[in-house]
Amino acid sequence: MGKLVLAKNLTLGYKNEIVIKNANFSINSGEFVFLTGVSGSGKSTLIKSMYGEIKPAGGFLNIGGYELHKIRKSKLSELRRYLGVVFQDFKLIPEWNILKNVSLPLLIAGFSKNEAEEKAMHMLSKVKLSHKADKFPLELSGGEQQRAAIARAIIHEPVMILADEPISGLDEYSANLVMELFIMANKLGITIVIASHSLPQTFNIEYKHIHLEKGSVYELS
Ligand SMILES: Nc1ncnc2c1ncn2[C@@H]1O[C@H](COP(=O)(O)OP(=O)(O)OP(=O)(O)O)[C@@H](O)[C@H]1O
Repeated sequence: MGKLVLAKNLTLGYKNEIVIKNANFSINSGEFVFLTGVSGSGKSTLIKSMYGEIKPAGGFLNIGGYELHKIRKSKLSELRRYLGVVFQDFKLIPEWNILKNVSLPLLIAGFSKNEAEEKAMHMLSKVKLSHKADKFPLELSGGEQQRAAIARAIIHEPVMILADEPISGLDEYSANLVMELFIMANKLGITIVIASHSLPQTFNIEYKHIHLEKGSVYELS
């Protein structure tokens, strides 16, 4: 397995605060990764740096050949097409129905509206939301919105999915569905990175554990 993510002496932070200092870690292509740490340890910050929302304050971050410490905007949009991102607050477009929201990555990739919507309907059936296709995000429960957000992140079969606390706050039914989807995506060869306060209690597939504590990043397994 080749390295998909390589961080060397990576330092991340905001104007007045360094959150992660001199981190060294790597993620292989096809790996399933849990990124753990207490609230405020920098999980979201690290995820944000991996899709280029924040630029490293120091060090080196390479994702699939893209050097995020010095990437240009045009290259960043190219990289983002290879990524699927699941945000803590879903980030579904409120004015669009669920079908259109889930179709979006395919429309960006150049599929026709009909093709994109056909595939989106298929994806919605996998997350048990076919009956909500014409509803708007705010007409769905939190768990349903999260399932739609995950359908959107997976639909274009990205190289890697970055998910920030994708199951916190979900009921058992939605949480199980979401984890099954990530496992299904991983079996297709998609690298999965899930930020979470803790490791799941039961999880039957092999995974890498990266832990964040007091500004340091530890590769535990
Ligand atoms: N936009 C921002 N501007 C300034 N500081 C920020 C910003 N976002 C996060 N921080 C700070 O960075 C630190 C790490 O926050 P981050 O959200 O990455 O942690 P987290 O591990 O994801 O926490 P949680 O589990 O609560 O989501 C915190 O101290 C936070 O105050």
